[in-house]
Amino acid sequence: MTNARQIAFNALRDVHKGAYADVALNRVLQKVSLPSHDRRLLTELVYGSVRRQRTLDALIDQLATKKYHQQPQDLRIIIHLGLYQLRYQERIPASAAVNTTVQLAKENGFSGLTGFVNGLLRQYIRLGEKLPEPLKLPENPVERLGILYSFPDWIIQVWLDELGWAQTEQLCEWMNQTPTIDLRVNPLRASIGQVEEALGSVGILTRRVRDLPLALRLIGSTGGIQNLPGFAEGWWSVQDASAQLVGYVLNPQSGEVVIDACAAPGGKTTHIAELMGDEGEVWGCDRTASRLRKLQENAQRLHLQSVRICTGDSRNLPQFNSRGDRVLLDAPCSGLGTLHRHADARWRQTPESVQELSTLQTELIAQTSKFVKPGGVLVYATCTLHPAENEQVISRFLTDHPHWQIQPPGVDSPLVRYSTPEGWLKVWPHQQNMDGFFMVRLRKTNNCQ
Ligand SMILES: C[S@@+](CC[C@H](N)C(=O)[O-])C[C@H]1O[C@@H](n2cnc3c(N)ncnc32)[C@H](O)[C@@H]1O
Repeated sequence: MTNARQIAFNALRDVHKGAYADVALNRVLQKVSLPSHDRRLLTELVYGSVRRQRTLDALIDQLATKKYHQQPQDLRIIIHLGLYQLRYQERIPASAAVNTTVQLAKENGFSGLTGFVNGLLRQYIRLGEKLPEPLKLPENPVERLGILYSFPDWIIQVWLDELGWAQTEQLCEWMNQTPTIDLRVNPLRASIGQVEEALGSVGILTRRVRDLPLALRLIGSTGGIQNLPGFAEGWWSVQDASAQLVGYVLNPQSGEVVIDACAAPGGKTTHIAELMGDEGEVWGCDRTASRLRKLQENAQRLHLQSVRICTGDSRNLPQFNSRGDRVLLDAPCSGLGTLHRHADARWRQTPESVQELSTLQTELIAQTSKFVKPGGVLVYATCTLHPAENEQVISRFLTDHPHWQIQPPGVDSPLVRYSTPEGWLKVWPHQQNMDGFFMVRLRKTNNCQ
């Protein structure tokens, strides 16, 4: 079976049964060999339909007599695929989108409903010819943005509280685009110029990234990333630009002991070891052994000797108390800064899961701050844009731990661009064109144990 739309339908069925979108997609991709344009179409259809689910359901509610949740699940998925192509895939002719969707309905148990599918899609096309926006939007402004950009209302509300209407809309738009890929060059194995040249030799265009001397952004599609020149040799790792900033905020020095308390799969641990010239001790701790194996593989590929592994819950690793010159807590979080990378994440997180994470983050920072020697540094980072997991965790920590204070970036540091008056750093994706991130550097005073 080599029909990209049928394969997308199969993957989406798994997603609607609870599978992660990337896992479901990889599973179907492994079973077939598709030409690269079909692979791209399949990926776009799966991630796009999941990401735009709320908008597509609102269209079903508008165009069909039965609401989306009254439709059979498989039929809902088929209509999503058709509407997604009509609304978001300008390169696909409308007739092709309709005919292939009707065919999907016929071949997947809905031969009696092909007229309904055809009629619904054609009605959408007709509306689009008459109106600039065929989708009917509600009066309530939060719901309006939620339906137009396909986000749950609670996420819209969190961003509105911080950004206001115009920027929330820009952020929603940004989060609906296909993510870019950034590389971090390993200066112990190659120079940035060598990596640019090696990638250029196979037709991959790159551009450098402001403030990050070892970052390259890939332009256009690349195929399997692990097949690109320099990967096997350990010349570079995949790491988003904003995640690379974290290493510079920590600023580890050769010969130090650094503890990365939530380390797997090791993007930041390996960056720390590279920044230290691979001299010193870099501990990668994590409670998930399978993810730590990835860290080990990455460290080996990058030829790093200074990385050591510790499996366990970082809330209970007293052997590290007062051992770290620097500690990184890259905390588990709701990932609201990376929603463009995980199509289904916006539907998985809830206000309740954010509260649970906030509790875990508060416990983690209280315990891992004990790993820091007097006078040492702790960097707290997350890839979320929710104040309950960021500003509130830090404010509470500082109230309860009077021997700690925020160390903002110096005025001549490039990091100052991301700094707020409170001294923490916040990357807003629609402003900086990189993943959303929160980081803060905290220093423990010298006269405490
Ligand atoms: C944001 S990810 C870390 C990403 C990693 N720093 C990187 O750059 O590749 C958070 C990690 O925290 C780990 N984790 C969650 N709770 C933990 C705990 N109580 N103790 C240790 N690790 C934990 C998860 O297994 C996950 O790997």
